[in-house]
Amino acid sequence: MASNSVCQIPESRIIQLARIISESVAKIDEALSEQGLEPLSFDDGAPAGYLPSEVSGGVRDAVIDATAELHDLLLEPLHLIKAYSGSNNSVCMQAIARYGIASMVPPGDQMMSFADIGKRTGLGEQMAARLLRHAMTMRVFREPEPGLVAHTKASRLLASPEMTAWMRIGTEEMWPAATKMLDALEKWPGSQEPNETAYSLSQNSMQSIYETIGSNPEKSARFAWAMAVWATRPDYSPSHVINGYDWAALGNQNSHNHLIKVVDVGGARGHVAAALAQRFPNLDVLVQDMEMVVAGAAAALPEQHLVRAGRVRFEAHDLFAAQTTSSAVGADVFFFRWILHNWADKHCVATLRAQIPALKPGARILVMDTCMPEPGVDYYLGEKGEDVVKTRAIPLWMERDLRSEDLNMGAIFNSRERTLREWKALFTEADPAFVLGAVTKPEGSALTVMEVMWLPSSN
Ligand SMILES: C[S@@+](CC[C@H](N)C(=O)[O-])C[C@H]1O[C@@H](n2cnc3c(N)ncnc32)[C@H](O)[C@@H]1O
Repeated sequence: MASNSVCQIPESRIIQLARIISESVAKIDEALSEQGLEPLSFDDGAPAGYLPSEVSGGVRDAVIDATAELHDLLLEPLHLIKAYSGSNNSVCMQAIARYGIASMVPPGDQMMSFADIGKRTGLGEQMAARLLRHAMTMRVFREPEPGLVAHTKASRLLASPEMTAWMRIGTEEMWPAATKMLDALEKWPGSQEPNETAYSLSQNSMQSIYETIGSNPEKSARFAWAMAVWATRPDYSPSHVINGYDWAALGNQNSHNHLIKVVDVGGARGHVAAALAQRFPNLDVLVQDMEMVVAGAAAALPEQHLVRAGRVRFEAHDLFAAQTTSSAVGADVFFFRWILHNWADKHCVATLRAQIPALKPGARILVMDTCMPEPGVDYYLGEKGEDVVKTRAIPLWMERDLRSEDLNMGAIFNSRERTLREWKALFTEADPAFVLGAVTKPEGSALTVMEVMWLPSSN
């Protein structure tokens, strides 16, 4: 009997990818023109900011992953391995950051010759050209006329002092540490100590990164600039602290007829505390950090009315010291934003236990930190407890970025980025009375909010 079914030839992977790219790019292009935004370009002067979420969203992620997969599929394995393991990428970026080449080259259509850059940097014309022409293959700088260098939007971004500092930290502190990672693992197998790290080995010292940087004013200043780059990233914005947790639901007063007391543990110079106190009149916030960090912070806080009203206060307090000061005892919330991922498990357990003397039943430890995806799977918008946390696929380019951060944490602190399961195990190890409650990853936030209740009677 003749069949009238048409034999379907399965679509090959490269055709599938080409279709994803074509359909998604059409949507991006349409969204850009609907919003009156400029077409995407590498040019200096082209918008270097983040694309609005209506444009970027999942469609942009689909294009980034599909183009990368197509690109990788078309390379022979040897070239694929070379493309991902090129240490020379870092050498070029190191030269640009160390000699401030991005701020030397004039903006716009103006140009500077390799000869002049070679002279100003001491690299000489030939080496300047070799380093920068390699950087140009990564879209950092361009050579519109032979021998002359002009900016792209990426090289232009590197011209700011913050970005130069950030790149110097990356290429002069993190990269040398990464090259020592295996040596450190062999020298100190299983160490959880912050002074037995790849970073310590790269510095030829037995100090932690905090000690090394703290004792070197130039490095301290550079780190402060570099941290400012993170602070400007929308995915690290304090707005996610405000939207990521129901602070208003804590009520207007605690059981002592006082405003709800929040201790911002490791709260630096109070930028998050001020945002919280400003937005929520039911809160007062005590910022705790190292002596040298909180010194002068109250006077320097832009929101002076909050300082005058006593709603943002500062206190020198060591993260690992028992939390017994009168101002922190009995507080309603102990907030750890972006703190614990810097520490190996045993130190996280120590700092969590150090809070116990100050905790009343029902007090909360609120941890806002990186939650590492399981391979290919991210968490989002969870409700009560781990079991109902929802998951969705994570784009590969984002997962790669997080896995790279995880290795950085290992190299410089002997710490790691933790999955939700690992976070839960950590809280239980600190004390079974720490019970993980709501888990929320605000849309657009790099950090997840984990609410941990202190429930001593539940055990
Ligand atoms: C990555 S920063 C996070 C700062 C802030 N919570 C935020 O979200 O922007 C880590 C903070 O931990 C503080 N810190 C490190 N070691 C500390 C210690 N032993 N005692 C108190 N604070 C410490 C640092 O000074 C720094 O402000």
